[in-house]
Amino acid sequence: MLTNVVSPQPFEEHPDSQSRSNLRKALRKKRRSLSVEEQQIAADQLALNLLKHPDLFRARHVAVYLPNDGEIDPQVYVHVARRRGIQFYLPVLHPVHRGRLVFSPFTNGTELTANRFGIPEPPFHKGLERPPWALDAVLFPLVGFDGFGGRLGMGGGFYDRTFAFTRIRPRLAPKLIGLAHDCQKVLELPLEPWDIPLHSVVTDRERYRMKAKSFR
Ligand SMILES: Nc1nc2c(c(=O)[nH]1)N(C=O)[C@@H](CNc1ccc(C(=O)N[C@@H](CCC(=O)O)C(=O)O)cc1)CN2
Ligand SMILES: Nc1ncnc2c1ncn2[C@@H]1O[C@H](COP(=O)(O)OP(=O)(O)OP(=O)(O)O)[C@@H](O)[C@H]1O
Repeated sequence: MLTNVVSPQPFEEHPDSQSRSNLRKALRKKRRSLSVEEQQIAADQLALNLLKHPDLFRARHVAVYLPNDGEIDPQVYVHVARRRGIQFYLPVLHPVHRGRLVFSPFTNGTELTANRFGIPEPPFHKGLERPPWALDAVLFPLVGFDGFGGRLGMGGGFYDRTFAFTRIRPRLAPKLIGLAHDCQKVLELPLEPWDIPLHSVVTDRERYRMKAKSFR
């Protein structure tokens, strides 16, 4: 049973971009309203849930993000998982292909500078980045999600463009795992033609495995 107060219009065929952007605003506000203490507890719980995640048991190369705008913080998990041998990567705005991301190594010593959105990112060094298809798993920052793989991001389409190849080469696809506060779950998100569905979503409360839409 979903208890969310924020829900999109569930059965619209062609949702207008207004409803998407209103929903984005409401969900961003909700996650920003969490206190520092609530964020810390959420980060600890998230770490426990990620450490139990079967899709990450054998993963060696995993993309993550640094939290912004109230996003759930994956750094507690990163800290523990590094000791288990996982190598992490951070998204960097592609310097040439606007609207795409590259993934640069993220170690304890990585120097970070704020990108144009104010989010810290590693420098772009051609040759050092890991191609998206060579990642074992990608931890996506989510603004909202539903139980069918639907995802709402910050609205730039960065992740959708970067992982569009998974549509034509599904066997090359890393495990796509969304991270969010549990309160960011909505009943159903309108699916846009370019949306890349997630395999699972992990929150401070649950691990959700996505159901196929056709089985509803
Ligand atoms: N932590 C984190 N890192 C990430 C993302 C993310 O969602 N979260 N991204 C996921 O794509 C990429 C950056 N995409 C972003 C897209 C829009 C905004 C944003 O704040 N937009 C503002 C307007 C900012 C401006 O133009 O100055 C807004 O909508 O209010 C931020 C990041 C790469 N790194
Ligand atoms: N594969 C793609 N090629 C070209 N444009 C794309 C592609 N994927 C998404 N877009 C564009 O990106 C814009 C934003 O998409 P959307 O609102 O779904 O962003 P989002 O999923 O919230 O953001 P993000 O992927 O950065 O988390 C849309 O206008 C869409 O046209």
